[in-house]
Amino acid sequence: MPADPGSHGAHAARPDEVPAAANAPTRESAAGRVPQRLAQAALKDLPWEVGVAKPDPAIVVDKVTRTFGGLTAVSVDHLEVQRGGITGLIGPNGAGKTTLFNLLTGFDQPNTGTWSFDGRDLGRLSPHQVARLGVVRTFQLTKALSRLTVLQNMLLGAQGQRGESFLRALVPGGWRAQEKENTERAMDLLRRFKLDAKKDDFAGILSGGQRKLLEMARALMSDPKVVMLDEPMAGVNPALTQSLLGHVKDLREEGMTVIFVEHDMDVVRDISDWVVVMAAGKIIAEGPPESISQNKAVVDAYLGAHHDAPLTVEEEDRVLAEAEAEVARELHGGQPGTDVISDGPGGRR
Ligand SMILES: Nc1ncnc2c1ncn2[C@@H]1O[C@H](COP(=O)(O)OP(=O)(O)OP(=O)(O)O)[C@@H](O)[C@H]1O
Repeated sequence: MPADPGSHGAHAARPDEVPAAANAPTRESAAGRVPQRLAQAALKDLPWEVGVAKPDPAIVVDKVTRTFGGLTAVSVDHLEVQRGGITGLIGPNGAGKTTLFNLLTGFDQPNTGTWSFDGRDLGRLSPHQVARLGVVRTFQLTKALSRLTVLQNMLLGAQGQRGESFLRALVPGGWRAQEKENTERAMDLLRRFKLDAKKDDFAGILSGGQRKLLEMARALMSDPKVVMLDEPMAGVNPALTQSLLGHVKDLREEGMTVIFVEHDMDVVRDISDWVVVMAAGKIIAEGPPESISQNKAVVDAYLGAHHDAPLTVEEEDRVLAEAEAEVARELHGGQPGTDVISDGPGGRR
């Protein structure tokens, strides 16, 4: 669903709203304030400026660029993500959101730039090294993963995120102990996300909402500190939307830093403490949710992205290249990191 920076939805966040965390008790901090209030208080007086310094940044991005051929997919000068808050990353199609996610989590490497988590440089680390430091992302359930059971998906999540190796499997007893621990953790998470009864079902037969729950549960297998959610509400029917939103808010209540990409502006308004807007690879606006719909650069970017004029030759080439990449991804089983069009320094082929 196309983002609509101008609409006002039924779930609009109230500044004083305390989330009814659906599946976990709301934890109070020492100061007696819930994490949502702490995050919002920390961000309250900041200027609504691109690149603005945050009081306690978990992630800091500096001069990160990523090009594909002649196209600059990401060109972020400076971005700080506040610890313990929920940051929404929005922007029209092709803005560079997914590419930025891939860069921050080690699934792609930039042409230039640095980024860090808790002051630690994440450049050149592999996805499982990044995950071991506590930064993980969700992936949409691909065709290949759909053919595995729900529990197998969870265990694969542990493997992919923690970087369990073949060598480890050869250590006598070590593998079995690890597998038992992983299975217990997987079942705990499946219970929390109400998917335990489905553990032996193929992931492919889950509803859209249940898939999203599984993607989130799988990302939590490595006990992360920063969770990056890729369109957590896409394809979810309204009955499950509130439950999913509750789960995202729970992550913040548990002290995690959440960054999510989402096209649905009602969802963005409901759960974000802060919103970052990208267009054509750059960050064009930052601020609390209420600041975004009035921002002229944001409105222009969305209107520009949805114009009906015929495509230019360059745009047509880009659309064709995207379609080809999509087909190639399908042929490679849809696994992350198998994109074929990639001429950057660390591009995966
Ligand atoms: N592997 C790749 N090879 C070539 N071009 C790519 C590749 N990955 C991304 N791009 C291009 O980079 C630009 C940014 O894409 P990206 O998927 O990051 O945007 P997005 O904001 O996530 O879009 P959407 O909301 O549609 O998912 C697009 O023009 C896309 O075609």
